[in-house]
Amino acid sequence: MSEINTYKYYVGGKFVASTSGNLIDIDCPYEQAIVGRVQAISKAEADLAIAATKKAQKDWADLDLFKRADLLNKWADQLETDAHEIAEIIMQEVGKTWNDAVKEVTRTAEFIRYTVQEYIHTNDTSMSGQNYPGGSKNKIAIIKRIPLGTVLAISPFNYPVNLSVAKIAPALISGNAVVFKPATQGAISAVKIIESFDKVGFPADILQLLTGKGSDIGDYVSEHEGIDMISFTGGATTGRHLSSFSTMKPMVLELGGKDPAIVCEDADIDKAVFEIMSGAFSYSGQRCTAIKRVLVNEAVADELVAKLKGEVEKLTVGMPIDNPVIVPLINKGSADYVEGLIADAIADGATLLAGNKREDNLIYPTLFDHVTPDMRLAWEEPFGPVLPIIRVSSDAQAIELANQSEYGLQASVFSRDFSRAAAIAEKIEAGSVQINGRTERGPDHFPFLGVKNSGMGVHGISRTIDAMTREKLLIINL
Ligand SMILES: NC(=O)C1=CN([C@@H]2O[C@H](COP(=O)(O)OP(=O)(O)OC[C@H]3O[C@@H](n4cnc5c(N)ncnc54)[C@H](OP(=O)(O)O)[C@@H]3O)[C@@H](O)[C@H]2O)C=CC1
Ligand SMILES: O=C(O)[C@H](O)COP(=O)(O)O
Repeated sequence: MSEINTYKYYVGGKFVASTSGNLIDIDCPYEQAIVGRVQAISKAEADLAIAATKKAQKDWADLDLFKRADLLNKWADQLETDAHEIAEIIMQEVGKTWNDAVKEVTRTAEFIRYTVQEYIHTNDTSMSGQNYPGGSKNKIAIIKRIPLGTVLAISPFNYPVNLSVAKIAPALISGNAVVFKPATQGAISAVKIIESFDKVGFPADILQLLTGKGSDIGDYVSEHEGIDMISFTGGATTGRHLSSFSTMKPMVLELGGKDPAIVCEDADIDKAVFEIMSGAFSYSGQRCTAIKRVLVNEAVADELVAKLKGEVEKLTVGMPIDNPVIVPLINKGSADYVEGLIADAIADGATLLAGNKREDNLIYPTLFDHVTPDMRLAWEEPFGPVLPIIRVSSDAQAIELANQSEYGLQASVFSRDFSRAAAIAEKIEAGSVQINGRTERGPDHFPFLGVKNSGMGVHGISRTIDAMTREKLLIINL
C-alpha cells in the first residue's frame, strides 16, 4: 500500500474526477495506511448523472432481453476474471479475510447468472373476464411487469460487492437504470466492480456510480425526483431516516438485527454450539444476520456455556491476510462502541467468560453469561465479536425475550423435537427462523426480509425483481 491511488466516479460510461475537487481518504481498518481516495461528488454532478439515466433507461428497456442478459453474464465472467484484484481491495478496505473476500466475488458472479436466468424464465401472465361474476370471456388482460425507471442502490460496508450487485443485477436485467451510491468505506470496492462492468460494453448512463458521504449527498439523491425506487441496505437509524421522507417512492429496506439463538433443553448441544459459533463470530460478527444473543434453557445452560467458552477460546484472531475468524473491526468508532457495550455489561454484573481485550480496532472474541434484560448488551446490535448468553426457564420466556427486541431479522431455534421447534418458530417475530441452523441470508434466491426495525419489503432474487418492477395491464376487448 505504498502509492496512494485516487479513484474516479463513473458517469456517462466513463471514470471522471469530480469538479468539486474534494476527495475522501479511505483508511485501512487494520493498519495505519490509506487504501485510496475517492471523489466526493457535488449535488450538481448528482443531478446530471441522474438526469442522464432517463433516456438511457428507455433504450435499455427496449433492448432485446437476451442482449441485456448477455451483457450481465459477461459482467459475471469479468468479475471472476478480476476476482483477485477486487478481493485485494475488499480485504484492504473493509478488513474481510482474503478467503472471504474472494468468496464474496465468486458468490456475486453466481448471483448475477441466477438473476439473469430467473428473469428470463419469468413470463407475462393473463386473466380472463369470465372468472369474475358477470364478467365476459371477451375481456382478456395481459399482465406484464415493467421497470420502475431509475433505481437508487445504497449499500453498506460489510458486503461492499455482493450487497451492491444484489441490487444492481435485478434492476438491470428487468430494464431499470441504476444510480449506485456505495458505503464510503466500501467505495473503492465499488469502483473495482464497476471497472469490470465497464470492460464488457454496457451502454453509457445505464449505471452511474456516485461516491460521496451519505451525510453530504445521501438525503439529496434519495429525495431526488429522478429516482423512482430506493433499494437500501444498512443500519436501522439510516433506514428509518430515509423512510421518513421518501414520500410515494417504493422502497426496500434491509436493516440491522439482534438475532437470537434459542436453545431448548432437548437440543443437540454440540450442533447448537457449532452453529452458534459460526453464526456469531465469522467476520467478527459484522453481519446483519449474525447471532447476537443466546437464549438458553437453564437446564442445559451450564453445558452449553462451558462448550461455547471452550470454542471461543480456540477462535483464531489476527489480520485478514492470514484468514482468522476474528479480524479488526471496520473503524475506531465501531471498536469504541463494542468496547463500551462490554464495559457496561461488566459494570452491570454479567459474567465475563472470555475476551474483553482490545488492540486498536481488534476486539478479541468476548463471551458473557448471565446477561439480563436490564443490560444494553441484551438489546443493542454490537456489529462486533461479543456474544451475550441469557438464561431462560421456558420456551415461553425465550419467545417473550426474543420478541421484545426492536429488531426482527432472523432467529435460530435448536431442539431435537421438530414440532416444538416449529411451534416456537411460529411465534417468533422475524423475517425467517432457522431450525437447527445458524442465521444467514443465503442461499441468495431465498426471500430475505426483516420485520420491525429490521426492514421493510423483501429481497432475494425474484422478490427484488418484483420490487423493482410493476404490473401493467393490456386489456383486450374482443
Ligand atoms: N439486513 C441486511 O441485509 C443488512 C443490514 N446491515 C446493517 O447495516 C449496518 C452496518 O452497515 P453501515 O454501512 O455501517 O450502515 P449505514 O446505515 O451507516 O450506511 C449504509 C449506507 O447508507 C449510506 N447513508 C448514510 N447516511 C445516508 C443518508 N442520509 N441518505 C442516504 N444514504 C445514507 C451510507 O453511506 P456512507 O457510508 O457514505 O455513510 C451507506 O452507503 C448494521 O446495522 C447492519 O446490521 C448490513 C448488511 C446487511
Ligand atoms: O449484510 C449481511 O450481514 C448479510 O446480508 C448477511 O449475509 P450472510 O448471512 O450470507 O453472511
